[in-house]
Amino acid sequence: MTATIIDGKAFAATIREKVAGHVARLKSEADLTPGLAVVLVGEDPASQVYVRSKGRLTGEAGMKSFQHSLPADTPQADLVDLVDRLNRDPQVHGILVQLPLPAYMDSEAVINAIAPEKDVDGFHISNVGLLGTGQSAMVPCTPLGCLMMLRAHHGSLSGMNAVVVGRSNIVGKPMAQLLLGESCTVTIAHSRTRDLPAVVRQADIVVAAVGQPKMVQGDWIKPGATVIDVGINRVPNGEKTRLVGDVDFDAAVQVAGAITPVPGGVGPMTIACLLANTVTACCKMNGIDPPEDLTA
Ligand SMILES: Nc1nc(=O)c2c([nH]1)NC[C@@H]1CN(c3ccc(C(=O)N[C@@H](CCC(=O)O)C(=O)O)cc3)C=[N+]21
Repeated sequence: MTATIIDGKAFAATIREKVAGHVARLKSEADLTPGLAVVLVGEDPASQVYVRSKGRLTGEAGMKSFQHSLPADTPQADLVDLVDRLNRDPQVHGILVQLPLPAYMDSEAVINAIAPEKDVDGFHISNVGLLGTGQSAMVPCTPLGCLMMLRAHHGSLSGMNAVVVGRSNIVGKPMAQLLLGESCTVTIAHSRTRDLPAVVRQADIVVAAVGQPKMVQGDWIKPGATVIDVGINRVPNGEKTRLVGDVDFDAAVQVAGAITPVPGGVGPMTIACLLANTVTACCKMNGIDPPEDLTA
């Protein structure tokens, strides 16, 4: 018996269709078009590809897309000025500043300059605090996408043992908060965890978010467990490169009950949730109840 493959690509397409439906309704009923601004500093080719695909999918959902590309040596004050302008622009409901920023910048200061209600990444300290206290927050897109797949596969997650491998502010920590909100028993493991394989073997749900190709081995997985692979690692493959996750998929698929592939798992869900968060932000800013099928 091999694991059920959780098809994030197909699931993301259904979410984008729902988003498009809500966008069409906002246009006809409230004369509102949700708008997403994406800001990219520097010329990292992977980031450019990713930003372009976000722009395309934003347009396909009927939303407005605003892209700002700044040179790699842009002073931080100029970036903050742009964020300020976007904060005040009524056509912009969501602002995403692509990370990582150049090393000389203070990323926290830039992120916290985004108006919290337009912070569709959910990285602003007020959204982090709201999520951590169980209040209505803008939820980070990658953990939100992971949660949607887990809910669709399991229904209730109550009482399950969840192990999140990785403690980043953008995935590990918010993922743990969401799973706690679902009444899981949550462990956050990381590079200093003692006997990581033994910790992972306790998990009914494993979320791997460490950024190391194939780090989570097949024999770490409890038979029947659900494995969510957040890793997007580009590794050499002959002349080209290919994407692999943080989980050794070929081994884990033999043991797990369900598993997300890379590519075609978490990545497409992240973008779908970004569009969903932008619709949610647009509704909240205009005193409209946000659609319930798009939020955590
Ligand atoms: N402020 C900010 N917010 C982000 O959400 C953010 C960011 N910065 N910086 C970069 C990372 C990376 N990220 C991805 C999203 C989707 C795919 C995705 O759709 N991947 C496809 C494959 C794409 C390919 O083939 O390259 C897949 O997994 O199937 C990948 C990577 C969002 N990020």
